Amino acid sequence: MTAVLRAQGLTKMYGRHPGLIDADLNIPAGRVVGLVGPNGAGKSTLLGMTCGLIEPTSGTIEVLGDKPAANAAQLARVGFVAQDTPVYSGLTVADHLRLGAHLNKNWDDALARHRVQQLGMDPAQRAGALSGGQRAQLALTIAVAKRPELIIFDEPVAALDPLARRQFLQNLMAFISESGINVILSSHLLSDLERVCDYLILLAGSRVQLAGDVDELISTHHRIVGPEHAFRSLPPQIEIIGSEYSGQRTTLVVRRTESTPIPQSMHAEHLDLEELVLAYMTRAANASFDPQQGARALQFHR
Ligand SMILES: Nc1ncnc2c1ncn2[C@@H]1O[C@H](COP(=O)(O)OP(=O)(O)OP(=O)(O)O)[C@@H](O)[C@H]1O
Repeated sequence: MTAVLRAQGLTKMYGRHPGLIDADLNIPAGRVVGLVGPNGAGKSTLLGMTCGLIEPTSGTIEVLGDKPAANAAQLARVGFVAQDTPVYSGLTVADHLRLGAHLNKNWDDALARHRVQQLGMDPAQRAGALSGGQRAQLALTIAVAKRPELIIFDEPVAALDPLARRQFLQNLMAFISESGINVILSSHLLSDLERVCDYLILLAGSRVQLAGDVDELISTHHRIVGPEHAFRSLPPQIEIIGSEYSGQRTTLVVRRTESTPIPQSMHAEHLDLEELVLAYMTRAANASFDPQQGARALQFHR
């Protein structure tokens, strides 16, 4: 099956400033992908390259088996909802649907009208007078009515209150389960992503720190707690992602290959997605602050 996104050595430099460095990705079809990372990590840069708005400096990227925005057919296969869910404030809801129909060959007018009705939006209402939640729903409606194979959202829920956010995500999930569409969604709200996504990409410091199926990431990462000396004999297939000390106790966050069990003498527990992401973000932040210290912190136990 064609990968949704395949990248090799993908790099974007803004002058001398890195946007994304040397990203290797291979995302299988049928996933709802969560893209996370701190401010300035490179999320919008990666999404911009995925939909062809940003040209890579070097490396390769394929989306649904083709170069992003290679031609009109490829453009129609990908829907993009940029940050702050852009709509035209002077146009009515109905105008937006007419414009969508005019610009998109595969436009599904029945779907668009049904969604507007279901959401209780007045077609004669100007978009500028809609609430933030309604504007986000309108942008989602336009994106799905294009009938793309992949929809990309850059922080779609950032400006929404908790209730509007929940409604937006419920709505999105319902559409995904009906249509089986591929989705890439960036957000700072890890609890939202945990509910929605089954694949995770974590960027920090312009680099991919972690990418994979959420179930597999959860099953291969553990928190182990004990006295420091107990960890000196950890097998090398167990990678230390982070460490914390309090009194005589050491807490490690570790990743193991699927075939390497945690030694039975050690008590290990699983992390939730938020804890896992925070461990990698902390590691990246420590390493960028002082690479020498980052490396030392991870190796002192061995
Ligand atoms: N047009 C630009 N010119 C120069 N530097 C840029 C430009 N766009 C992004 N950058 C830089 O590239 C890096 C990655 O930015 P990007 O917007 O992709 O990060 P992000 O993860 O989306 O951040 P945020 O969560 O704040 O939206 C940042 O250091 C940013 O300052």
